[in-house]
Amino acid sequence: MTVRMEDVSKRFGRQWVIKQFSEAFHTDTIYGIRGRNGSGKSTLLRMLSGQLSPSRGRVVFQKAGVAIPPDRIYRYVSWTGPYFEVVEELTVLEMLTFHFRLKPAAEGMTPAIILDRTGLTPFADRPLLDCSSGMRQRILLATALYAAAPILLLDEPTVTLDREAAEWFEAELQRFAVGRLTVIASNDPRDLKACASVTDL
Ligand SMILES: Nc1ncnc2c1ncn2[C@@H]1O[C@H](COP(=O)(O)OP(=O)(O)OP(=O)(O)O)[C@@H](O)[C@H]1O
Repeated sequence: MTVRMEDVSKRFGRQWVIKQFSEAFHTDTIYGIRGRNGSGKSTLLRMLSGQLSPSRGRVVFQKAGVAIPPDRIYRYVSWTGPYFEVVEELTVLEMLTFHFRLKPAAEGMTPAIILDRTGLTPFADRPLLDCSSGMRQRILLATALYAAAPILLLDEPTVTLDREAAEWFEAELQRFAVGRLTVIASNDPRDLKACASVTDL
C-alpha cells in the first residue's frame, strides 16, 4: 500500500490548518506526525483515513500500483484516537465482538484471544461505563491493532496508559505493524519511539 499526500492543504472556514503538505507513506513502515496542539495532526489522520478531503492538493491511495476509489478506502483502514466514542452500555467482550463483526480481525484473532492479549479477560463482562480510561484506551487500541486492515492510524496511542500498558502497546505494535502502513500522531516520545521517521507539522 502507498498513500501519497500531494501538496495537501486543509481549511476550516477561514483558518488554514495544514498548508502544502507532501509525503508518501508506505507499507512496513511506522511514521510519526508531531506538532503543537492544534497544528493539524488529527486532521491529517482524518485525511489519511479517507474521511476528510483536502481543500487543495490530493491524497492518493494505491494498492500494488492500482488506485483505490475514495468510497472504498475505509475497508483498508483501522484507526483509533482517544476521542473515539464507545457504546458505554456494552461490556468489554460485547464491544470487541460487535466491532470485529463489522471489521474483520487479523487471522486467528478471536474476541477471546484479543481479550487475553490485551490483559482484559478478567474484565470481559464489565460494561465500558465502568472501565477506567486506561482500560478503554487499551480496548480502542485493540480494535485498531488486531484488525485485518493494511493501514493503521493511531492518534496519541499511549495517552492515559500506565507504564505497563504502554509497554504492552509497544510490544503489540512491533508485532502488528508488520506488513502494514502505520502512522502515529502524537507529541509523546513514548508514542513515537518505534517510528522510522517523524514529521513535524
Ligand atoms: N471540523 C472542524 N471544523 C472546524 N475546525 C476544525 C475542525 N476540525 C479541526 N478543526 C480545527 O483545526 C485545528 C487543528 O485541529 P487538530 O485536531 O487536527 O489538531 P491537533 O494537532 O490534532 O491538536 P491536539 O494536539 O490538540 O490534538 C484546530 O484549530 C481545530 O480547532
